[in-house]
Amino acid sequence: MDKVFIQDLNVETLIGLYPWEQQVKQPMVINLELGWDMRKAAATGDLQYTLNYAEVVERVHRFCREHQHILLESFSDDLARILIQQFNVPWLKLAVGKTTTITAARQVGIEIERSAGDYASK
Ligand SMILES: Nc1nc2c(c(=O)[nH]1)N=C([C@H](O)[C@@H](O)CO)CN2
Repeated sequence: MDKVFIQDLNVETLIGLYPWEQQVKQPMVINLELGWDMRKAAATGDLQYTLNYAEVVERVHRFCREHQHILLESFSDDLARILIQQFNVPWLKLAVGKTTTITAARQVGIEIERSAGDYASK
């Protein structure tokens, strides 16, 4: 499958178990791979047939501004559902890393893969 990727997107959001984490936005790094059939865009040269990565980036930033989560797992599953449903993406891989939580590690985080069928009746 063809893929659009977004690497090392820097975002800030309210996330975490601890009270301080629910008061202060934390930096995170997001990596995304999004499945997309690019043949029509390639044949026509028309942006309307692409998965426009600029629009995806803007949607991710809006999600980070508008939502608060306890766990990375909840953040990731909610974001995956929104991207799959809003952009008609058949499949995605999403990795989310906290960059300041564990000082001995460059990043800690999780990675998920989801398909449109995972959210079909929700
Ligand atoms: N798998 C996870 N582990 C942890 C999470 C998480 O969201 N998913 N969160 C925390 C705390 O919020 C962390 O930021 C404090 O160190 C711990 N482990």
